[in-house]
Amino acid sequence: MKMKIRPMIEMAKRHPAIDAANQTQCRNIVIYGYCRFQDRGCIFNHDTSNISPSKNPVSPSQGGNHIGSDMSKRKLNVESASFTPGQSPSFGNAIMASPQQSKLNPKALEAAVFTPRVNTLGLSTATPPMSGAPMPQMNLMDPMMQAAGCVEQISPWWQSDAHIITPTSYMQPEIPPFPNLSQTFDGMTLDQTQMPQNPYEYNPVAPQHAAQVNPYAHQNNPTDVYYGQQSFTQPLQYHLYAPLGPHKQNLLSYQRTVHDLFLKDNIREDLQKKAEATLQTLPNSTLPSVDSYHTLVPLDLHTPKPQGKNAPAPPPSTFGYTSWVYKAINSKDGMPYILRRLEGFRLSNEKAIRVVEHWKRVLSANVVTVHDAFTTRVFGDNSIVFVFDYFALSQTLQEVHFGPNSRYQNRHHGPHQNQTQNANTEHTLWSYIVQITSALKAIHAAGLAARTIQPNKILLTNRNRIRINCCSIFDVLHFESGRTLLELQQDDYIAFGKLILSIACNNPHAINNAQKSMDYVGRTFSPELKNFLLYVFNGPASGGPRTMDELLSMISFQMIQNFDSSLHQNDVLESQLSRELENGRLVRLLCKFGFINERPEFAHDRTWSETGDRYLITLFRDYVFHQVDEAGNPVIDLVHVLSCLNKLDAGTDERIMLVSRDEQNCLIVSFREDLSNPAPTYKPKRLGPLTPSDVFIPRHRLPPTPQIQPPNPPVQPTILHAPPPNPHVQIPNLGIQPRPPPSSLGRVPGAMPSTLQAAMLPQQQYSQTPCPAHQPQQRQQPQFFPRHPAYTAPRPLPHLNQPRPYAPQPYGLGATWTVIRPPVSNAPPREFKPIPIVHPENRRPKSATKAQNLAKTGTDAVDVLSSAQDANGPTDSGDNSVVTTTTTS
Ligand SMILES: Nc1ncnc2c1ncn2[C@@H]1O[C@H](COP(=O)(O)OP(=O)(O)OP(=O)(O)O)[C@@H](O)[C@H]1O
Repeated sequence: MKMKIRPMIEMAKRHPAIDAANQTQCRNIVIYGYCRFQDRGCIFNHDTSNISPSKNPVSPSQGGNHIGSDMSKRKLNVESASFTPGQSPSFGNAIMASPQQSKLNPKALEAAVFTPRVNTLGLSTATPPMSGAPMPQMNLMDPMMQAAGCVEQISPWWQSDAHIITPTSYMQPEIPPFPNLSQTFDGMTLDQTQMPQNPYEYNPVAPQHAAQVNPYAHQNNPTDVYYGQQSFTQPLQYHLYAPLGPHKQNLLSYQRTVHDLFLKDNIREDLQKKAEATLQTLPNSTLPSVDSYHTLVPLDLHTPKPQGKNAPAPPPSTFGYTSWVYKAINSKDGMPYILRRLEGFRLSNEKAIRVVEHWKRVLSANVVTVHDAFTTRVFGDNSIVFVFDYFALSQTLQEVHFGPNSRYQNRHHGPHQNQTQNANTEHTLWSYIVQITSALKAIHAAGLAARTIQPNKILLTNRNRIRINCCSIFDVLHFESGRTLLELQQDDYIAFGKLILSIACNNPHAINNAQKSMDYVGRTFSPELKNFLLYVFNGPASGGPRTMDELLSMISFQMIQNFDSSLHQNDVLESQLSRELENGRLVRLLCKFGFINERPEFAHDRTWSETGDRYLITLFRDYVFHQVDEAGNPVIDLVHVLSCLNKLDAGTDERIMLVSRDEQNCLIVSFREDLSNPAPTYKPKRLGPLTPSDVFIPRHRLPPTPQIQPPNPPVQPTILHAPPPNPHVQIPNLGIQPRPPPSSLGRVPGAMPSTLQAAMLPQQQYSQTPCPAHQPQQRQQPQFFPRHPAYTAPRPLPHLNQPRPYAPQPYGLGATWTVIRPPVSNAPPREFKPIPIVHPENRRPKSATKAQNLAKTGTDAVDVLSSAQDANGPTDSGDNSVVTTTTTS
């Protein structure tokens, strides 16, 4: 503002027409009755004595005596007349009626009356339903205003202190801006992002207007499919599964199969086989390492190769030399590659091998990329080795279509053969044609020729997915053959036709009787296929060489169909991929469970026992995996497991109830606050970031003196002793599976007692008084359920019998891990009663009667010890597991 006023004053001093301007009535006086720039450099006349009250746009009811110096400073107030656009005196009309009009610029008199358009939001410019001064519309783009000098030198009121002219009685609330609402003024478009709305045009209090507000109006980009999402963003629920298509159609809407949650078995099996083949090694191999490639495994085992010096010479391969194909691992990047060795080749021209550099630039999904070529003597002869990409378990088209195990072998030739087989064959043929055409286009565009379009040099790496193999080899071998590129490329077309003809006729020698084979193709397949073959064999009817553009236009329809199939395949694979989306996270969680649960050696450790946070994880494990139904049978609900694990990983606010194994304590815990924090000494916040190194650190990474101080005292979960259930209380459904009453439960881990329903009420409704069920006289004797006949007790782990409280144990491949214990604080330990976990085979009942009962029921040692405690009273805390283990040993 100051930047604009100062030049105005300076201009006024030196402007020759300053006197004339002093005679001109300031329009702010005319319009508003005052000018807030009067004392700040406005050069126009601010004398209000010559303005008739009746001509003043302010309500006549206010009287002319209000329009004096007093009123000129007065803001609009509640007594002002309401503003109605249709009837209110517009700015132009006011000027026309003013006796000062002769002092105004003539252009101002001709200015059009500005009537704002009704904007696209439906926010009309109608008078707001409030009392206030009439608010004339002011067009700052009006040339009249500009000529009067008000616009250029004085910032518009809405860009400076908008509140100055706000009626005192009208507390203007925060008005959201409505950007990008353009209005056209005399051919000019105003972007209202720079020009906020006139607050008098719209009453934000009016409900009908509020309903018309478009929150997405500021995002008018039609190409932005995510428009408006910023306004209503919700926190992402990472524990929820979103089903991605394609979906099965034959299931009811609520039905899901387990396979819907995971990768398809055939894809998994295929990938696993390929991984296995990639990692395959040859035991007792005598093959040397070549350059940086080691662990060579020969792949061309079908072709007999000479063994020994006196063996007969093998039939020459495609390249005229005895060829060997090895899978090898490159020590530089650890990736598998194919080494194709041509035995007995002597390189005569160094330039020949540099052709491979040109082939490295050919990027096509249908060409096996060549990486390198070099000569070597490590095999005891002069050999040249070409390095290609390795595609595990790929087969050549020769093996697929003409090999002894080919599934095409049983197809009969002739007009009476299966129509379905013909259709499938033609579909396959067009897929090959499109892919080879795509490869040839890339190769020819690079100024090269494939020269290896033949069944034994085209790899099938997936279903109907082919790649031209061994490119560049002929270019090196026949570097100085003297043939032109055009000839070689034309040969590619003919080889292409031969390949398709032989596969169509299911005969590798079909080309030997070309006419008969073409007749067969004409009878069996579509005319388009025959036309394609005629083109690649004979060239265009007009003569001249075959061109890729003509070929592409000829097969364009089939290309579109193949492209569509490819997109469908992409969708399927993406859908399959999404099913594995959560698995990595869930496996990580399960690993953490494995690290924490069932560690009897930590039974005396406060942080690992019943009073430690890790105890929650043990109970949560029971909650997730050891659910039981009313009859005490295990509930195997995979959705429940996945849902719980996802909620834990996402750290949701949801609360669940965990029940101790002796059913004496109920713990209401939240995924975020309690369960996600099993080791507060190390990670005060959540389980999520907990890594194995939080619990175990490899020995070689151990600091010399681990001094880990807990940042905060461990937060213990609130243990609530639930009062007896109130039958009049409505039980909210928290999504927890209903549990059987304790009378039918017995000592099933994770089972929920009868106090569950009451405990599911909000936390503050409970007193922290001891649970009535906790009283010894009310404790029930456990009931045992017989084991399933198929249950076989696991064998004891050997280390459980050894006194190794914190001895290092080997984990993984030879790594030595050591447990890092948190420092023990000086505070007196809280009283706790660890649950003895003793393996069934290690237990030793204290009486023969119990041993007999044990033999009958087959319950585990936990049950036995608990029953012993029930009968004999609580044993010395902390000794249970040790005593039992020692007795066994
Ligand atoms: N890049 C590759 N990735 C994976 N496997 C390959 C690759 N190249 C070839 N193979 C495999 O190697 C085996 C032999 O291929 P090769 O090209 O030598 O066939 P061939 O009939 O022996 O040819 P040649 O007459 O030249 O010896 C085939 O089973 C093929 O699947």
